[in-house]
Amino acid sequence: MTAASMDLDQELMKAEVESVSSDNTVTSGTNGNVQVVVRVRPPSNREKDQGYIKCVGVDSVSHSVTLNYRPQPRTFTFDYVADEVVSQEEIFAAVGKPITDACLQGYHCCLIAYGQTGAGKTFTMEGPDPESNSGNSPGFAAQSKANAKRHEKRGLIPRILEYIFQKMSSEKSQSFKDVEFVVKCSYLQIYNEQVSDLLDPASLNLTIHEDAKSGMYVEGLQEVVVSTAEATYGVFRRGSENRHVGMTAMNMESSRSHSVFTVVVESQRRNEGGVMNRRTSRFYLVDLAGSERQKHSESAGIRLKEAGSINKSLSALGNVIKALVDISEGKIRHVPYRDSKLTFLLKDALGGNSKCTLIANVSPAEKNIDETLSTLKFAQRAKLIHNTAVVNEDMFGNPAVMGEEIRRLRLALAALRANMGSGSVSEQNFTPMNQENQSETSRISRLEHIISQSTKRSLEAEQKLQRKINELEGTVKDYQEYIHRLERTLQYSDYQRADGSDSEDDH
Ligand SMILES: Nc1ncnc2c1ncn2[C@@H]1O[C@H](COP(=O)(O)OP(=O)(O)OP(=O)(O)O)[C@@H](O)[C@H]1O
Repeated sequence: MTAASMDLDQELMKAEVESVSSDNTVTSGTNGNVQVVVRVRPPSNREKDQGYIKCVGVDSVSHSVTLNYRPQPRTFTFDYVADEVVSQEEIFAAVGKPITDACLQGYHCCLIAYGQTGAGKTFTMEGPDPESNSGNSPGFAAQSKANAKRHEKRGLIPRILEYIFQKMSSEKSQSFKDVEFVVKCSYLQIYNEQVSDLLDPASLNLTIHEDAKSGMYVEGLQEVVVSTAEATYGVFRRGSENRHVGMTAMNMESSRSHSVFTVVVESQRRNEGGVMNRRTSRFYLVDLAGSERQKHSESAGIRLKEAGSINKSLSALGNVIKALVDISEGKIRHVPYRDSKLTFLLKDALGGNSKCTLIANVSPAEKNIDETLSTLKFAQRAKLIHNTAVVNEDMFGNPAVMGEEIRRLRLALAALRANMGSGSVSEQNFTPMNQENQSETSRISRLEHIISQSTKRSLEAEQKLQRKINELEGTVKDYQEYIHRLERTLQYSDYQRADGSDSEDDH
């Protein structure tokens, strides 16, 4: 092999590696839209027994899902798609990690599992069903082989909790950092349009309120202060045991309520200049009750009443999303948040001060094709919702220190802008094509392949650059907001000082 062809081989390999790594996470960063993920579960034994025909195809490169609908197949594109072989670990890395990072940065966050009953929402959020007799749950495994296997299958909630505490402990262990954390959690369910506290089953029919500063809250909901991931997961398991679970023909363990596990992370950091930052972020982890068709799930009696109330609140969710999409298209619309407890509680997450990721779970079986189409359409619409999340932060410190912090931030902002202008974030550093030895036919075809790869790379590099610019613009915006808040706090303390000295003069 010649040196030139070795270069080309390396070039090609680099292109392939880059195209994989640039595609695999759902950034909840500067893009304000709701991030939407679709996960297709493996066929169930019941589906296999009933003559399983696969009707969903996933293309992880183009992030698209194709439904073999007749007469015309339907293709939808999302922020991330996962087929039946994608592991819980991969889902966490692509979906859970970025949104948890945003929560740790001080943004309110919301992760919602949506989909037909039995489509895999609880599996995605929590993991496989806990073994009722043994009390084993997949979250924090014991030593046995069987438990290790279950541990591997633990879902997003236990992984997110592990990650939160891991990140906090690693920040605290950097001894030069003066930082304190407090973590609290609560757990509620909405069952037949009534909010109850899963950590205090006697607490029924609680009311949801809205506060101008802190957003939505549930009056009387118990909040537990926790200090380890294991303890937090223990609280979650305790609440899950109180959740309404019924049996329908579609799913042996069907969740009949919407559940919202909330983790609040409060942090207090003193920066080098002595300014104190206090951040509070709220992370909603939402496992919705499954939508269902009565014909398939054979609901009757109390199950039918539950199904009616589940479908009603999910259609209220659909209406809120529809109104928000209209607004994002410039129309003037009233958003009917108050039409259901679910939409009122999730008001901030949908169109407000929160980062939000929706995971749409679907079955791969043709038998469920209509529900899958309706889930994909719902998910497609949700992608258009635009949220405006800000870091929830207060600042304290003496005015001179804060003035110095503003000066430092202004300099950092100017440097950032200069950086963006100079294009120093560019990725366009690949070498031009070597077109030597074109006489050999195999060599030409190899070159053609490389050219096509390079074009692809160039496109990817451009997209990457654009993403980087978007990210930097987001950072600029964060800086501006931070400076603005500091200035307001400073003005307020100047005003208070002036006010204080005036009243002294009066006496
Ligand atoms: N990705 C997956 N891999 C393996 N098994 C899965 C997967 N997704 C779901 N399952 C299995 O499919 C069954 C139904 O899943 P799950 O209970 O999570 O559905 P659901 O959407 O929460 O249903 P419901 O709305 O009725 O509560 C469970 O037995 C679950 O373990």
